[in-house]
Amino acid sequence: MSNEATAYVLLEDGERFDGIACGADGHAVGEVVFTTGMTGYQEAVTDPSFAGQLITFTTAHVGNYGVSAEAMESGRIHARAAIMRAATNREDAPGAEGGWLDWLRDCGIPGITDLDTRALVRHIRDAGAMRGGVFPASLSEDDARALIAAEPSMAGRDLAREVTPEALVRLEPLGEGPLGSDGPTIAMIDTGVKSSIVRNLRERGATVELHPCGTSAATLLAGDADAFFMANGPGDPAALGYVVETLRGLVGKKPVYGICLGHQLLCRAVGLETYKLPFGHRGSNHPVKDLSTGRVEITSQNHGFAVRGPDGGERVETDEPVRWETDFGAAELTHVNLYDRTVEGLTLRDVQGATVQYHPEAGPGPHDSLYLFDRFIKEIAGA
Ligand SMILES: NC(=O)CC[C@H](N)C(=O)O
Repeated sequence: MSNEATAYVLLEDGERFDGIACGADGHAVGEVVFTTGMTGYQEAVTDPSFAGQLITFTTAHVGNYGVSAEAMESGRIHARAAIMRAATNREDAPGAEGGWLDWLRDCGIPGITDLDTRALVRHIRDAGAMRGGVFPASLSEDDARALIAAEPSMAGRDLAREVTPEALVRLEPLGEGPLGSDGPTIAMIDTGVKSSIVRNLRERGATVELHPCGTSAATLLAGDADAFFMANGPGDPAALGYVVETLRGLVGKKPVYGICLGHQLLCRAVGLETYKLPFGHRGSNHPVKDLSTGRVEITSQNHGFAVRGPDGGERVETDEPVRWETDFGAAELTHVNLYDRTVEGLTLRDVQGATVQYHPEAGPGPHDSLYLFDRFIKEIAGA
């Protein structure tokens, strides 16, 4: 696009997009995905679920309101690069503690701007998310191709091990919830949880324990948790058989909830399968229908895999709540994505548990689904 291109995006199928280097020097390879969120660039790159991925922003401008400690979804950037139509380093926006491009550079994360992100996104939409990289113009395409080829593909990849804490972390409540000061203790299998999920639970009076993802069911059951919570996280849920096995030891013993990767793992634990979506759902504007009320929520999403129905189907063709038989009794399909009719939520009916594929914590995104945290906390108390 630009005459003086200083960087380029190369995809594994040979498609190339030229632009201007920004952020840190050097290259980055991984899965190239796109997000349609118009805000929340800092939350996106610090969301551990983006580990191993390069984020293409479809929004026209990134960086307009700077960066701040408050917007961190974890302790560091997990995305490998930022791919943008236009980017600014504005530092003087209200609440800004620094400029976006300075911050990317200081964190060692390469970026690229002034490329045709619409063409890139349309290509991914048609051909699927795939491996690729951001490279300085000085690096030959042959060398770039070799770097891409050396990168494992996302399917089959356990990235939870790379983002899970090394040891148990226990976090005290930050407020009072629907139960007043007598909140529950929630043990989370931390496959890469976002800070805003933990904060939403703590603000509602919960004590939250973050356990390394390899923790056994026996260890988790030996603690004083009132419920178990399955976090979001990067990689392929099908590669986390050891977490699924742990979950099979927890379901039915205490309430179990899951968000995103946690939803996928809990669904696998009750006998359902997951599969890779062609290009995933990432953004803050995905309509999801609650089948029991008919209400449509505009949700925040970030996932590349999804859950199949028990018949192996990828699309839910009904608008009525459906009952499915699982290894742990009946489950009700509660939520469906209105873009592609994929599974968005499940509630277990014979044991206590519920999951959603989308992100009720809205970090970033609309607040339509925040009520789910109140519901979780009340249900735990009633258990
Ligand atoms: N946000 C998440 O938890 C993502 C889950 C999983 N890694 C996926 O891409 O589908």
